[in-house]
Amino acid sequence: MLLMKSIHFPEGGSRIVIKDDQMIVPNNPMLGYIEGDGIGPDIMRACLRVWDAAVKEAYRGERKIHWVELFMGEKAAGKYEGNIFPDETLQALQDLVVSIKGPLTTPVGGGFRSLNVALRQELDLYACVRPVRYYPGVPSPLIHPEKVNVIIFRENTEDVYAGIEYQSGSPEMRKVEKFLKEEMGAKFFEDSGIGIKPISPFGTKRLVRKAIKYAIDNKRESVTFVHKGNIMKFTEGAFRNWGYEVAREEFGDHTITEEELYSQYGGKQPEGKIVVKDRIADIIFQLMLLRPEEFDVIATMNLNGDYLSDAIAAEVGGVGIAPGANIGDHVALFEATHGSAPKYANLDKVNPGSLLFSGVNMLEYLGWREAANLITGAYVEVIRQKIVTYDFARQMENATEVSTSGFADALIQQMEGNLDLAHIHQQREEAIKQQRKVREALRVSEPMAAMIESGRTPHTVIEIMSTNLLKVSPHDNVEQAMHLMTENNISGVLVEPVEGSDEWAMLTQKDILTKVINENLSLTRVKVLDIATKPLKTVTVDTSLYECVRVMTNAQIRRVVVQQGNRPIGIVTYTDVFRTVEKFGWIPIDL
Ligand SMILES: NC(=O)C1=CN([C@@H]2O[C@H](COP(=O)(O)OP(=O)(O)OC[C@H]3O[C@@H](n4cnc5c(N)ncnc54)[C@H](OP(=O)(O)O)[C@@H]3O)[C@@H](O)[C@H]2O)C=CC1
Ligand SMILES: O=C(O)CCC(=O)C(=O)O
Ligand SMILES: [Mg+2]
Repeated sequence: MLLMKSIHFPEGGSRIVIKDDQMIVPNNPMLGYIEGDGIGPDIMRACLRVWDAAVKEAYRGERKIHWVELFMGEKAAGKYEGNIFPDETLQALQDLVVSIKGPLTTPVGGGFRSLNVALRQELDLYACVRPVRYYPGVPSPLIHPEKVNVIIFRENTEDVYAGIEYQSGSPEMRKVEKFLKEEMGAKFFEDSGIGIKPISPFGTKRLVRKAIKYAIDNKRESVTFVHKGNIMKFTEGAFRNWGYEVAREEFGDHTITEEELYSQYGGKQPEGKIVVKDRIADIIFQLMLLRPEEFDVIATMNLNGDYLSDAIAAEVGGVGIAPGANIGDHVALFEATHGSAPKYANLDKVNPGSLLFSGVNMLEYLGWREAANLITGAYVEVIRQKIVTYDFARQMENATEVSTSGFADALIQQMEGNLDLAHIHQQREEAIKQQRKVREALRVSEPMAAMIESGRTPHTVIEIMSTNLLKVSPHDNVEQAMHLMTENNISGVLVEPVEGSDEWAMLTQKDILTKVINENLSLTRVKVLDIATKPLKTVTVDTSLYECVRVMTNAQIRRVVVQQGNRPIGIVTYTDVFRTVEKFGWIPIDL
């Protein structure tokens, strides 16, 4: 067995081998998986359970996947002394032949290069294959989402995406600028950052070859080249031309062009022939919305394919359910179409569908159709029951929203034939109660943070006041009050009414400094009641922020107590109002 530093190959697993250009899959294959960053661990954890359950259910123990965890991105840094792109992971991906990965984070506008792009280039996974289809019950903005059924073959190693870029002002950029301007006569603005867009006949043809072969093997209707060749003639235009060349020279028996369809066949598609056509990149976005049924297999370059796959996914549920794979001549690395969605990391919230269906495609790739079909069948049923994650729930009526792991549970129960709806509803209700409690706790302890989260804009004191009121007895001495203020990092405390009265007072740092220290009195002898400020300056809960500032300014105080009846229920300080205005802005009031 292979020996590696941090990768452990499980006992009992066998390797997939390539013999005579064919993949031979044992019944106990070792498959690699990379959790990924952000939401990666949440969705991978859920999906591994579903894939395993499907294999178990479909083959009753005759087949089993032996998972090998591989590391890349943040998790790799912890295992390989900060190295986020370890060589041994690359080696293992190659040796294991078939693997699946979660999303990996890439910083914008600087920082390290995309690990996803680097993986595709290093392993020469030149085709990014992204099928987008509709599953009944999935929410969609289209009237007829069932008409969407395309598979995008996106060139995965070239284009502006390949990262040949020169930063504005860098010596490299200056050199390229000089060459382009002085030797090539190019004209562009000073200090431009420069990106290069290589599109080769080799890169184009091998991608197009894969797309057409897929269309023939799967009896699809057409292959469309998507390009912006009217503007970028020698890159995107050339892609189109080379694409037609492959169709004509290598698949002439199986393909006709769209032009031939009309000129030679009167619009009637001959049996066994695939129509090869092309569309310009901008209009394809409209066409995919208005006439999606006209498109079947799409072959395009790296950047177009990136944009197009997310846009078409949105027509049938969104990126939460859009699967993908990076495929080379032998090695395949399946992956979700979406990214690491950091704001949802570790919340057990997002849709595992994109990774799930990447795994379904992986099972099909292995030839394990029975397990793949089980998952798809269970998926359709669970969606029909309206058991969905948040992203679908917000587009559906009367849906039961479940977590990532809850969705996996529902799929597994469905596959095992015992989907317990009542239990799922009960779990959901408990989760809602729990979320409400968390929101409530935030509203109480950090009203400002809660307000920002809920998107509300505060107008009255009740919305920004602090409710954590610290009180001292009127008979405490000043030293006791000072300790309380210091421990809680506040500059004033409320003083409870003396027996028989309902008059509250306030003791501040200023009271202590001016009325005790300045007078050279003893901290332990002076009682709080003797120096506290009273009567208390108060406002009511519905006092506007403007009015509140006026009260404090006129009374020359820095905090005001919010009172309900005779009871203080909150406190607002200058700082609270200052922070609110800084966060939410200030629209002057018509006085
Ligand atoms: N192959 C890869 O590994 C990829 C990596 N990335 C990287 O991911 C990082 C974040 O990129 P970003 O542009 O925010 O794109 P993401 O795809 O990570 O997230 C954008 C939005 O898509 C929705 N979304 C994403 N995943 C799911 C899911 N599983 N279920 C439901 N909704 C989902 C969410 O929408 P909402 O807010 O509406 O809920 C989310 O906020 C970047 O570093 C980027 O480079 C990006 C793409 C691919
Ligand atoms: O590598 C990345 O961070 C983004 C890649 C991407 O968006 C994609 O491949 O769809
Ligand atoms: Mg993308």
